[in-house]
Amino acid sequence: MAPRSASILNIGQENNHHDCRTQHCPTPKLYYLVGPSGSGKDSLINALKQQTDINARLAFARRYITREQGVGEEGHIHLTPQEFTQRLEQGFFAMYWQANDCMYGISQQSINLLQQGKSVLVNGSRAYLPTVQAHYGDKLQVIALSVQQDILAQRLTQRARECQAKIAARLERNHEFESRLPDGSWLIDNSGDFAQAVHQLRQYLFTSLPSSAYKSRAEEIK
Ligand SMILES: Nc1ncnc2c1ncn2[C@@H]1O[C@H](COP(=O)(O)OP(=O)(O)OP(=O)(O)O)[C@@H](O)[C@H]1O
Ligand SMILES: O=P(O)(O)OC[C@H]1O[C@H](OP(=O)(O)O)[C@H](O)[C@@H]1O
Repeated sequence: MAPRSASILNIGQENNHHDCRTQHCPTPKLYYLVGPSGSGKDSLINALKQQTDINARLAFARRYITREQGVGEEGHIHLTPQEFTQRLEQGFFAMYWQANDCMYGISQQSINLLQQGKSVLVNGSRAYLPTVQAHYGDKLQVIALSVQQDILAQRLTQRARECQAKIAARLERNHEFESRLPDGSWLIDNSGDFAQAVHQLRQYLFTSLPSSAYKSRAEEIK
């Protein structure tokens, strides 16, 4: 099947319509980017960081992961399992989850920016989404990437970050989360041209973020 071009739409548009392109969005948002492993979250985040006008209005929360840093990732902070547990016990993390044989955490410091009126983008987990919904309510904007399964398998294989068995486990995991997204989620199909997916996400963010910049360069909050 030929790859589809990137497309974007709101889940539940007809019942829960909120169009940031035409309405002022005064409150800071927690943009929670999810999607199957290999759907392009890191790639999109890296691309957005290059866009000065978006970057000036949006904080990118760094992830703490018990996996060593790999090429092409968005730049997480590696912790050993012991270090992760220690920080968890110290209350360092605002969000944390376990998946793919790793622990993932997002610091309190980055999420606290919301209280300072700043919008934050988190590379999240679909499994953890119900907890995020319960905590952040209408501050939350879910951005969900999808990619056709055969293309996803191809991309994971080409990326070669995991062995074939781990790739198979990731593809299997993806089935669990299909069709479990909340109304109002922004869906981006990244099966096709990457530049188009970046453009469409950019359009959404650009119109939904407050118009004033609060920083002048890439700022990742630890
Ligand atoms: N539209 C696209 N066309 C072709 N290749 C793409 C596209 N989007 C992403 N890729 C490639 O697919 C691979 C997976 O992308 P990426 O690592 O960004 O996904 P991810 O969602 O961050 O995965 P993970 O959750 O496993 O870290 C990368 O090699 C990336 O370069
Ligand atoms: O499958 P779900 O719960 O959506 O996500 C689980 C975790 O795995 C992926 O990270 P990575 O591929 O290890 O970097 C996601 O980004 C997320 O953090």
